[in-house]
Order: sequence, then structure tokens, then C-alpha cells
Amino acid sequence: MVYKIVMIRHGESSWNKENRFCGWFDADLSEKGVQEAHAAGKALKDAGYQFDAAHTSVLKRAQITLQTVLGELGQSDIPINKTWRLNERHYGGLTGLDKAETAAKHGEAQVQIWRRSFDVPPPPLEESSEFYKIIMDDPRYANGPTKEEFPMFESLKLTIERTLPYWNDVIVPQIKEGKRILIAAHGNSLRGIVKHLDNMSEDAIMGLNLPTGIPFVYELDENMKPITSMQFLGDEETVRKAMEAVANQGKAK
Ligand SMILES: O=C(OP(=O)(O)O)[C@H](O)COP(=O)(O)O
Repeated sequence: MVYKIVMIRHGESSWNKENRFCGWFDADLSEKGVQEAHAAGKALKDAGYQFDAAHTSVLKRAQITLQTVLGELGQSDIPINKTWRLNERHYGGLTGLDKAETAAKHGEAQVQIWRRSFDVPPPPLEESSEFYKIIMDDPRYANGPTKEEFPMFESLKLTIERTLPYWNDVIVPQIKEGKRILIAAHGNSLRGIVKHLDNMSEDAIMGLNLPTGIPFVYELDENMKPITSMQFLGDEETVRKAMEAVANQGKAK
């Protein structure tokens, strides 16, 4: 039996456009991001994809991308589950900062460690930050994470630790029931799932940058091992350039 699952990082957000660390801040999609989501839906439609259920984060850039894609597919009515466990990694004290300015201040090497190292977390979100209350007191978190689980920062490792239980306990059983699943999430929450599926080393995952708004497909065997890994629905050159642009966001200007 071969199972197919499709994942997509949301379209460009206003903070992707402004090159700011975003994490749990609830940024909107930019105009380009909305267009990317429509294009992704059209590409999935042209390739004949239909879904039985979808999963997304509690952040609107992922949810709007998902709704836009499903709208293009004529499938707005399928069950959608929203969970904080698919949220972007919590960028802690970097939330809201300009990536290039941060690189100019702390050096590109430090920014690369913060963005892509496996287990070095960013500094914590301090109570004095303008984003502290906005995130901490947001009613969307009333049903989780618990106070103990609520992060003040997350490395990729910590992100994976809260994303994988959802993958294993909720998504995998649905895949095994034969449900065709679409996940709309974030650069780093999806990198966590990809690292798990492809059993990538900590070094290998550092080099992976996911583009916004381009769906990718995995074919999995009955043990959830990839038969085909990460096939993007987009031409190779466009995907390569989009990945490179994400990698370059951490460079000082
Ligand atoms: O919120 C973010 O990710 P998202 O745009 O996928 O939600 C981050 O700012 C992405 O930044 P990174 O690519 O420097 O890890």
C-alpha cells in the first residue's frame, strides 16, 4: 500500500516580506502570499489532488493558505483540524526583529545558528517585549498548550518534540485509514516533520529551507517510511530559487 500526503508552507506572510522573525506572532498573508496560495491550489487541482481531511496551525497565515487551496479545489467543506502543535517554532526574543539587522548586529553566523541549528534555541521572549502579552494572553491558546507547555522560545528540537505527538497520534492513524491528508503549516514545523520522515541528521536538516506556498508530496509505505520524498509541485528552478531566497534571509545587507 502506498499512501500520499501533501504538505505546504503557507504563502508569503507580511512578516516574511518584511524579513522579520515571526514565530507565534499572527502575521497576515501578503498579497503575494495570497497569490501563492491560489497558485498552489490550482497546481494541486491540475495534478488531480483531492483530500479527505486537512490539518493546520492556529495561525492565520497557515489557515488562510489552507482555505484558499481548498477553495481552488472546490473542497472547502472537508474537516479541518487546527492545532498549536503545528504552529511555527516560537522565535522567543527574536520575534519581530529584522533578520538582516539581527545579522548585522550579532553576525551572520549567530543568526544561522538561531535559524537553523537543531538544538540551540533563540533567547526567550521577555515580559518586556511588546509581543509577550499579545502571544501569551491570546484566547486561541485557552485549550493548550498548558502553562507548563507554553514555550518562551523553541529550537527545532523543541518544535519537533511538540509536533511529532500530533503527527503520530492524529495524522498517522488517518493516513493508515486511507484518508488523503493535506497539512498547511510553517517553515520550521514542517522541517520537523520532514526530518522525522526522512530520518535526516541534525546536519542535513540545517541545510533545508522550505519555500512559501509550494505544495510538496510524500509517498509513504505502510510503516510511514518514504517511498518518494518531498516532490514539489513546481518547476525545479523556481523551487531552487525560492529555497535559496529563504536561506539568504539571514544575511546582513
Ligand atoms: O515565522 C516564521 O516562519 P513561517 O513564515 O513559516 O511561519 C519564521 O519567521 C521563519 O523564519 P526562518 O526561515 O528564519 O526560520
